[in-house]
Amino acid sequence: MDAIIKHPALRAFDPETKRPTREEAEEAVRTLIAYMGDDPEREGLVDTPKRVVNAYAELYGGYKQDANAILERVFDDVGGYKDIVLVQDIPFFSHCEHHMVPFVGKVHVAYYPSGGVVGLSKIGRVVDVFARRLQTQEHLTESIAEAIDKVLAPRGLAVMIEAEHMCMAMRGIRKSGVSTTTTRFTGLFEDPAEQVRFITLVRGVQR
Ligand SMILES: Nc1nc2c(ncn2[C@@H]2O[C@H](COP(=O)(O)OP(=O)(O)OP(=O)(O)O)[C@@H](O)[C@H]2O)c(=O)[nH]1
Ligand SMILES: [Zn+2]
Repeated sequence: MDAIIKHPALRAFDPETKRPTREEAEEAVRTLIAYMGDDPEREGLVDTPKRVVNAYAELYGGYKQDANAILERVFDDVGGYKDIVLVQDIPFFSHCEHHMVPFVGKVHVAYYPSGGVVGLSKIGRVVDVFARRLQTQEHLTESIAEAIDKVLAPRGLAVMIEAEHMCMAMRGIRKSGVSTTTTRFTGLFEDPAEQVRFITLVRGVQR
């Protein structure tokens, strides 16, 4: 089994010693199926615990990934380019930590390089590292911003997430089509005029 990278939010929890076995995880799925009122031994469900645990390995694969390692390759020769780099409409799928139900949407990231730039695909990879964990949209926004800020130290960074939470659409309040927006601005983007520029670029192309 791959090692789990300890998430700062886990604090006292040691993911390796506290981690149940795969058999225990499959048994937990069988328990939930029975709790819901279905028969975990019937033909259609007998392999479901195995599939669910496999799916979880993918959906929560971010616990085994390190954002710093993804971002460490910086390209310094950008021909003196110093203006905004905007990577927008990065799709993501995450699960809220309250209900373990999906929230889905798009991330927009912009930065003013201080020197080098990162490969464009790496921004999308960093989004997935954090999206594939349990957390809130606010925490996801902060985690993405913190990782990019730390490695790239840009003159300014903007992270914006627009998402729909299935825990509000499929259950509870049952309001679908509700969009939640979160933002994190650092450095040059603390200037409201820069925030307007960022949002104009994002919205201008989108709508
Ligand atoms: N701030 C924030 N809230 C979230 C996020 N995802 C889900 N929630 C909210 O978390 C709250 C949990 O509220 P609780 O009262 O503890 O749980 P609940 O009884 O299931 O709440 P309802 O969803 O209102 O039925 C709900 O209001 C959700 O809409 C998120 O990413 N950020
Ligand atoms: Zn939720």
